[in-house]
This record gives sequence, structure tokens and C-alpha cells, in this order.
Amino acid sequence: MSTSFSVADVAKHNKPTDLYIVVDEDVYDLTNFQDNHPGGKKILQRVAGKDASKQFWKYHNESILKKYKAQLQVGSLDSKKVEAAAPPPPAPEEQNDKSEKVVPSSEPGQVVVPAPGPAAAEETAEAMDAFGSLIPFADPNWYQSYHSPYYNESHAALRAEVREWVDNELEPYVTEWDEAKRVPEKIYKQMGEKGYLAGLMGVHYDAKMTKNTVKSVPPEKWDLFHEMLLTDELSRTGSGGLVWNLIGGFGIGCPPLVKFGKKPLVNRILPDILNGDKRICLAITEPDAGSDVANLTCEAKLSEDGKHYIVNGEKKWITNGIWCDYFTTAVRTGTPESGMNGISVLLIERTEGVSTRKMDCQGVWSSGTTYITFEDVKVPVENLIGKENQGFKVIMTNFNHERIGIIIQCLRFSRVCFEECVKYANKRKTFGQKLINHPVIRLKLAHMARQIESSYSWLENLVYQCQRMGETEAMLRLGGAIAGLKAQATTTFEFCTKEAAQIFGGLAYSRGGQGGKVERLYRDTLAYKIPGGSEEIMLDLSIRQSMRVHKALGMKL
Ligand code: HEM
Repeated sequence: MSTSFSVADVAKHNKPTDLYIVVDEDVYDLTNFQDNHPGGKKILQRVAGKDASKQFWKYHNESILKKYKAQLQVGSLDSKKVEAAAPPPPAPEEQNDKSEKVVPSSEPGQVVVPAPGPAAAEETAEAMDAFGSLIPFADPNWYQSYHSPYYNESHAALRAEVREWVDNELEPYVTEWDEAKRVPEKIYKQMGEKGYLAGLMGVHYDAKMTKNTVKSVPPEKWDLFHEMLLTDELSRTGSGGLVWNLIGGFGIGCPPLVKFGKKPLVNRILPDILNGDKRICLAITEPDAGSDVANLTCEAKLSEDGKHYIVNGEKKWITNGIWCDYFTTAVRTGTPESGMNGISVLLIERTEGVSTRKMDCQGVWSSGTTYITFEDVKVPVENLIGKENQGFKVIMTNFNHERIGIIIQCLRFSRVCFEECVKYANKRKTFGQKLINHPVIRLKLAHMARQIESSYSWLENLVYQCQRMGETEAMLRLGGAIAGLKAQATTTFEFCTKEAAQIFGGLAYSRGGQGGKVERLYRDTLAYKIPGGSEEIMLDLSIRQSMRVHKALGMKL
């Protein structure tokens, strides 16, 4: 924006018919906007021609300016300096005597420099430049120049790439999309164009099937921490609906196709899916069967000529279903009594007999939760994923990946609540004090932070295990721990939304505005506590599965 104004210039635009204001040295023409201003026009007229930065920040957060800047900004004050490059992070303080050993101590007031652990000697353990808001616990601590054995420069590059997209093109519009209960199709398409879809399958990055690869990370360097980071950064939007819209169907519907689909089928449909031209989802749950997969009733009968399955049945709560071209579907090919030994997985294409209807739900509004009916749908036998009657294995293999995705989202959403609270508590005053100065508010923040950080460390450890183990070993050995962490992440998420809502008060009760993210996330919690294995089933499984595995490993009781 090139037009330059003096303070005196702006002061002339001080009437309802000609209304300028200044926010952070940028000049906005609100003459035509004032009638549509949700906060009222009189409040704007009172600051007409003036610097209204203080009032503006009292009532809004950053996303408002991002959204309205292009429409309303007419220039800047002549006093505004061109933004300087970000200063380099402060150098770590030199120790006076480098040979002196500093022994960790819990004595108050004594500076403790922890001795580097074995991993700190590795190249990847070098602390990287600080990134983000630097609000403690609002980002994983390797963003804030703390050491970590898990990340290197390629993770930092991806982090910057995704954050730029999220901050400028997603976050300012998320509330609008959530209310509209859909996300513009071009955003999903961009997920394909940016190469992100190909990196979200919990398998090696599939560069053969798509010409679109991630700009900042070569496919051969892509690992599970890149995948985790991508989901994590997308979740900064504070909308389960958006994240599920973009990865909720694909992230669980596509991996079974890639891992167990027959080559001709994969070659035919995967490129369009990875490029974001076609959409896929996972259809397992039924009106009468959720976590209890062995009781599915949607049936697939082989046609007399043996060329097709004829599918009849219903699927419920299917993420993205209304927009999908392909449905990775669990069906019963065995007898009604065959339990888990009579389940198969079919790739059903949107064709005659497939109907989808949107369901109204408490949360994740823009994710497209769907009810599906299959009525005499003809599915070629070539579309069988895995082996007939052995679909249970395909489904089970998928669960760890699905649950890790849920965990990543829950923990970032918890951080979003925490970050929103810290920012708000540092500006909102009650009883003559900023909220942050009230111990009761700090107590809430502390309980949020301790749960987020401990859960996140467990997550990093499990992602690392997944990376080092083969798929089958990971499925067997980590299933219990991942189930336990899913329950830990969903309870943390629920706790954080509840506490954040209390801190925001009325602003988290009404929709949109400063408490908008907290209000939305509060509504989204059940969409995480129930699907992918409910909290209760997860807790039980975490012990059952771990006991079974450790018995096999030689557990001594
Ligand atoms: C560039 C200028 C401005 C824009 C684009 C703008 C936009 C908005 C929007 C979209 C909302 C709805 C809530 C939200 O989404 O956050 C809102 C609410 C509000 N605005 Fe503004 N606004 C501007 C300037 C101002 C100024 C200068 C003041 C005060 C002098 C103000 C006071 C308010 C108030 C009191 C509310 C209602 C807050 C609430 O519901 O808690 N706005 N504004």
C-alpha cells in the first residue's frame, strides 16, 4: 500500500460520511464499512480521524486485519518504517569458565545448565532458530530454540512453508467456512497441488504417483515427523472441521488403497486423488456398529458370474462422504455369524445406487459428516482391497495412523486454546488487574500447559518408534500405547477447551469474535473423544493390548 498520510491528513476524515482510522500506523477507510461493522457504527464514528489501535486490539484478534486489509486499507502513516528483518535470536549466554561443570540443582535462584544427553551430540540435536510467537507452551518447544533429537532443517523449512499458507489463506476465513459448513473446493485442490496429500499417508512419500511434491522437502527426505508437523500446523487454524475437511477422509481412506489395493486399481485412481482432483474417504461405521467393527452388517454378495460384488447397507458419520468420489468401505462378505472373519474392504466408486446425505452434528461443521446408503451397488471384484474375508487386518492396520492424526490435532487444538488464553489474559482487565495477574487464571494455564507438554513428549516418542519399527511391529507393539495416548490427548483437549472457555467468559459462549476459536473447539471435542475408538475403549485397550504384547515379550509377573 503506497499512499502515505500524515496524522493531520487522517484527522480531516473525521465524519460519518468520510471516516478514516489508524491501526498500527496503517490507515483504513471505514466510510462504507461502518454500517456492516458487527460492533456498531457509532463506536467507529467516535474514533473517526484518530489512531484507534488501542481500541481495535481490545476487541479483535489478528485475523480480522488479515481478512479486511485488502478491502479497507488505503495507505499508511508517513511515520511508518519499512518493516525491518526479524532480529537474529539472542546468542546463548557465554559461560565464564567453560571448563566449569554446572551441576543440575533444584535450589531456587541458581542457574542450571543441564548436561547434554547422548542425543545432543548428534547433528539433529542442534537447537534451531526461534520461530513463532515465543509464547511458552503455545508451540512445541523446538520452535523456541530448545534442543530436540527429532527435527532438522527440513522440518523447519516445512514449518515455515505451511505456516505461511495457514496464516494468510486459511486462518482468517475459518469461521466463515465453519458457519457455511463447507470449505471452498480450491483449498482442497491446493492440498494436492502443494504435494501435501501425498505426504499424509503414514507411508513413504509417493512421488511416483504425483507430479506435485512438497516445495521445501525432497520426497526422499520426507519422514513421519514431517507428516506430524503438517497436521500440527494445519490444526493451528483451531477448527476440527477444516482439518477434517482437508485430511479427515483422505488420511484414513487412502492408506488402505495404497497398502493393500491391486496395482491396476491404484494406478488408475491414485494420481487424481493425490493431486486433489478426486476425493476419497473411509466408510466403516454403521448406524448400529461403531468401535465394534466385528458386527458390521453392510453386505457384499458376489454376483453369479463372479465379476462383481453387490453391496447393500448403510454407513453413518462418514467424514467427507458428501464430497467423495471413492469410498474405502468395510463390508460383510462372510455369513452374518462370521464376525471379524467375514469382513472385507472394497473400494466403492460413486456410481448408481450410492447416495450421500449431510448430517447435522454438534461439531466439526465444515468436515461434511455424511450418511451413506448403498442400494444394489455393483462393485468390480478388482476393487477388493486386501483379501476376501481378511478385511479386519486392513482396518486394524489403519487404526494407529488414524489415532496418531487425532492425537496431533487434539494437542495442537489444546495449544491453540492455551495461546488464545495467554494473549487475552494479557489484555483483558478485571478488578483493575490484567487477567494474567490473577493467580486463579495462572493456575488454569498451568494445568493446561502441563498436560499439553507431557502428552506431546509421549507423542514424539511414539512417532519416533513408528518411524524405526516396521509397520507390523508398530501395529503390534505400539497399539496399546497409541490408544492410551489417544485418550490422554482427548481428555487434555476437553480440559483445555473447558478452562479456556471459563477464561474467555461470555466471549466463548457467543460464536465468532475473540473467543470464536475456543467456542468452536469446545463444540468439536466430542468429534475427537468418540470416533477412532472412544475414550473408554481406548483406555481399556491400552492396558489389554500392552499386557498381551509384553507377555509375548517375556513379561515377568
Ligand atoms: C479495520 C477496522 C475494523 C474492522 C475490519 C472491524 C471488524 C470487526 C468484526 C469482523 C467484528 C466481529 C467480531 C470479530 O469477528 O472479531 C467486530 C466487532 C467489534 N468491533 Fe470492530 N472492526 C474494526 C474497527 C473497530 C474499532 C476501531 C473499534 C472500537 C473503537 C471496534 C469495536 C468493535 C466492537 C466493540 C466489536 C464487538 C466485539 C464483541 O462482540 O465482543 N472495531 N469488528
